[in-house]
Amino acid sequence: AAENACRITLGQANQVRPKLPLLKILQAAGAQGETFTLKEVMHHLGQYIMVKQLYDKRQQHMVYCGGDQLGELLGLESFSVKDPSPVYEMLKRNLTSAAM
Ligand SMILES: C[C@@H](c1ccc(Cl)cc1)n1cnc(-c2ccccc2)c1-c1c(C(=O)NCCN2CCN(C3CCCCC3)CC2)[nH]c2cc(Cl)ccc12
Repeated sequence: AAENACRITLGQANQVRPKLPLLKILQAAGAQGETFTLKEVMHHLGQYIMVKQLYDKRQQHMVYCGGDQLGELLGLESFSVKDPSPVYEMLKRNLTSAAM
């Protein structure tokens, strides 16, 4: 019925489509498909940092991404997970809405 159609539409509304360089990073972390929710993008990026051991073992909030594709996308050598703003800036540049 109409409310189901509405729910399906809303379900699709919050999907985003990563541009190719970001999609490759998400896929390296095990992501399947080409559209994700923002929460899924963040989860896969976290997994990527873990799998590639980009975080400092002693100061675990520090991510050293210089020399990695992630650093290329962020335009940074390192960042702290305590300041997400550079990551959100990068996502603005590398995500398009999948709803269109
Ligand atoms: C709050 C959240 C966050 C999420 C987004 C942002 Cl822009 C900042 C911060 N967060 C807090 N620490 C981390 C983190 C730290 C080191 C290594 C990996 C992840 C994360 C990140 C997650 C995540 O999905 N986090 C789930 C729980 N994390 C706790 C930390 N855990 C590890 C910490 C290092 C030692 C092993 C456990 C992994 C699961 N996704 C991210 C993606 C990026 Cl681009 C950057 C950081 C994260």
